[in-house]
Amino acid sequence: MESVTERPETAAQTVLVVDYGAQYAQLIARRVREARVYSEVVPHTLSAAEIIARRPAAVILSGGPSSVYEPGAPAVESELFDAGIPVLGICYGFQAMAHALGGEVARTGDREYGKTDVTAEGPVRSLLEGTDDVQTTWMSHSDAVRTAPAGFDVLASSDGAPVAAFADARRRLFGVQWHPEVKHSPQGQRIIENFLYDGAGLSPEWTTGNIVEEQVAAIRAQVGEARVICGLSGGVDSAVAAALVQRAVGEQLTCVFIDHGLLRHGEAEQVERDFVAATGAKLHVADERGRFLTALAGITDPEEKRKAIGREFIRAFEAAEHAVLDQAAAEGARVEFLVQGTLYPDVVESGGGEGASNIKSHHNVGGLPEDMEFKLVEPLRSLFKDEVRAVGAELGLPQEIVGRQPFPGPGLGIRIIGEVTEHRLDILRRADAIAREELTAAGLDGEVWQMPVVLLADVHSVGVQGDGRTYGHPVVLRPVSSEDAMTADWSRLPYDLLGRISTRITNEVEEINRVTLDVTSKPPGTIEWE
Ligand SMILES: Nc1ncnc2c1ncn2[C@@H]1O[C@H](COP(=O)(O)OP(=O)(O)OP(=O)(O)O)[C@@H](O)[C@H]1O
Ligand SMILES: O=c1[nH]c(=O)c2[nH+]cn([C@@H]3O[C@H](COP(=O)(O)O)[C@@H](O)[C@H]3O)c2[nH]1
Ligand SMILES: NC(=O)CC[C@H](N)C(=O)O
Ligand SMILES: [Mg+2]
Repeated sequence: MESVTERPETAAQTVLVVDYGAQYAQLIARRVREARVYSEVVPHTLSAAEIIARRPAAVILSGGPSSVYEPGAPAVESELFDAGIPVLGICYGFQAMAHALGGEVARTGDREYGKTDVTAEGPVRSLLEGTDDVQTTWMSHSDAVRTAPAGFDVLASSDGAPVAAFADARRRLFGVQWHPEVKHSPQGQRIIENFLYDGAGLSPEWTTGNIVEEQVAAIRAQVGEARVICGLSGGVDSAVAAALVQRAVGEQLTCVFIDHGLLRHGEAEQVERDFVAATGAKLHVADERGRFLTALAGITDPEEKRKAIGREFIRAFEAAEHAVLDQAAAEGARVEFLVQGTLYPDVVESGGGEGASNIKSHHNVGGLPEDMEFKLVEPLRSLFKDEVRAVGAELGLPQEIVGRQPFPGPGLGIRIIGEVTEHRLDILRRADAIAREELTAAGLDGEVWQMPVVLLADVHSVGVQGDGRTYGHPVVLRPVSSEDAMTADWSRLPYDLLGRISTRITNEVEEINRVTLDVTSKPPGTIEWE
């Protein structure tokens, strides 16, 4: 599938992060962007020649699960180190660099996982400039560099890593055993900046404004004169994607909002009101409630639901094509492109990251049908939510849109545990409206990332109401805090607020006689239950 995130090979000042199957490759790219240098992730299957041909301003080699001395482990060709490109190796990348340049890497038996102290060594600070002599880091390794290659200064060591960091300033090659990209390495960002600014001589010039310019240009190049529709949900991501496309090819774009019947109370009206007012974009609203309910009948498995919803979304966009074209009064024309507000976490959870496993098929990525004819335009595909919010603000979208809590495309369909029916949707919609109303009244909308209400539709429990026995459903409140939806913690909401929500739901929604609170972080839980 085509996507406009493919960037021109000559982009100035791009740092390429080579992914060796790391948990944190995108996090590295994101920290580099936080240092205001553009960065993106590429797979380790690219050869050194291909990497060099893309003319990166610097390269970062990520961590990964392999061991360099094992047969078949991904190696770095030493050619990369002779090209004059500054390189930083992290964890596996650090070990692979040492190995390629003649250093010694071995299983030391001293495994280090999690919080580890690292001590600066020798006279040269280099990467460690401005950090403490003994600093807390986050490690995750069982191999270690025993001897640095010739020409390198050893910068630091830890109990399990005799060479925990090294530098060859002349060739501009650097490495660290620990993970400077994670927040648990408090001085990590400084190390990344030392590499970028001092090691590689880059300057902090990139901003989210650059994303706007670059994506507008890329969208124009991709779309040409063709007609485009954008799936608009009322959420942040599609609003920002639509605003970018609107800026790029204005008149060729029509936004399509699908009312799939899995929406929350008042949502459809809100989209029409807020989005059109903010952007002036053309909007087509499609009432597709029947289609989705029919497709979901009898399905209880979460992945099956997601696939059915993903498929019906595309069928609904195809059905909307005619209405859109009629509106524009074009003859024989077709809509060639579909814009989606897909973000990086949607991609990686759907198993689309390099070597990443499938957690759940997001409807807009892993849930798409094979026979889809639209070409995709996904200008936000390599970004995280908070970056998207910054782009939205840059584009002048109002705070009510860019600050909005996320709501998943499959909507209430993945918050009913069991078969989705009209009646169950109605129950959940009423409970959800109460929870949202109380959260807003308590002034806590900005504090929580989102608060799904989940209906355990196949579960009943015994209750007593008005001196009589009830046999109703439980709902689960799932308030979470998060920075980017990749990890999350349960929100410690005030007890009296939780109490109010519970009382109101059980009083006002007859079918519900129990309200419970989900106190699981992510991992191990995910935010949504399905
Ligand atoms: N009801 C809908 N009608 C049309 N397109 C939709 C609808 N729901 C979701 N989409 C499409 O699927 C994409 C992914 O949905 P997702 O919920 O992740 O993003 P969002 O709704 O734009 O933002 P947020 O994550 O803040 O809710 C959207 O960006 C949009 O393109
Ligand atoms: O558009 C979407 N389509 C989907 O299929 C989907 N599944 C989860 N989500 C949202 O993604 C974030 C992470 O959710 P999980 O922790 O449940 O994976 C949370 O913000 C979820 O609400 C989805 N959004
Ligand atoms: N996190 C990593 O990159 C681990 C690298 C290597 N597999 C080790 O255990 O040392
Ligand atoms: Mg949404």
